[in-house]
Amino acid sequence: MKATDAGQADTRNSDFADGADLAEALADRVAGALAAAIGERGQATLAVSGGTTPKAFFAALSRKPIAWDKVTVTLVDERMVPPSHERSNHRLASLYLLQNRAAEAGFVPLYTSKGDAADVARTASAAIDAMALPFDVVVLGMGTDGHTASFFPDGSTLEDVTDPACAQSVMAIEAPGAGEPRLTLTLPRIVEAGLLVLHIEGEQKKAVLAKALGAGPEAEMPVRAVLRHAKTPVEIYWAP
Ligand SMILES: O=C1O[C@H](COP(=O)(O)O)[C@@H](O)[C@H](O)[C@H]1O
Repeated sequence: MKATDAGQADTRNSDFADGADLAEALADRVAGALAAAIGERGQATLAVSGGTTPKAFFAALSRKPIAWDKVTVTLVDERMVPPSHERSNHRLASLYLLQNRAAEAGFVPLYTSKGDAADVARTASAAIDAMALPFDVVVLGMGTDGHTASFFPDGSTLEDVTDPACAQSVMAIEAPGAGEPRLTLTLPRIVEAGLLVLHIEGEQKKAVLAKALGAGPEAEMPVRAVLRHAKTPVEIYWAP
């Protein structure tokens, strides 16, 4: 689908009967891309989202037979909370993805405990910059408010984090809909990924995405920044 009226969002849509089918298909797609990267360069990088949607996908991916010891995993975004916190995306990845065969993978957290959010973001940015970039795979989610990663409407640093020329790989952001202060990969790190996936489930999110693919300001629905600036077609995985 090519949405030429709204900034050239180029997408490839895969719809599934249910979340279990989606999880297996997406795990196959991501594992294939990681294996290809390992074949080409001897290593692979993966950035994953948090929230409630990715659990089944994480579990399926964790069982895929690839050389996980050559894969480094990080997060698309994180809350300013320690990994023991129930809302930590690090915790989610540890419980559901870094298990089974994927327990061999390396992991680069965004949250560390020293300093304020801006300090932590600078530390995370340096850690991301030390990874083999661009990411081979980035898997995004999306909220019903049109946020993706931690690009929230009315976010304190939304203009900076969605700047295609943003110099930092990770920035701090606060927003009314975000709960805790957040850390997020910035737009350049996301849109340069070799494989860029948007994983959404439910009719409500389908309708939100349809709106986001139409004309309108990126600040109103920040997922538009990704859809409009992606360097490769955004692969949209959806199930009811
Ligand atoms: O806050 C977040 O929300 C989005 C969507 O989460 P979901 O619970 O609706 O699946 C997620 O992609 C992001 O990583 C997370 O921090």
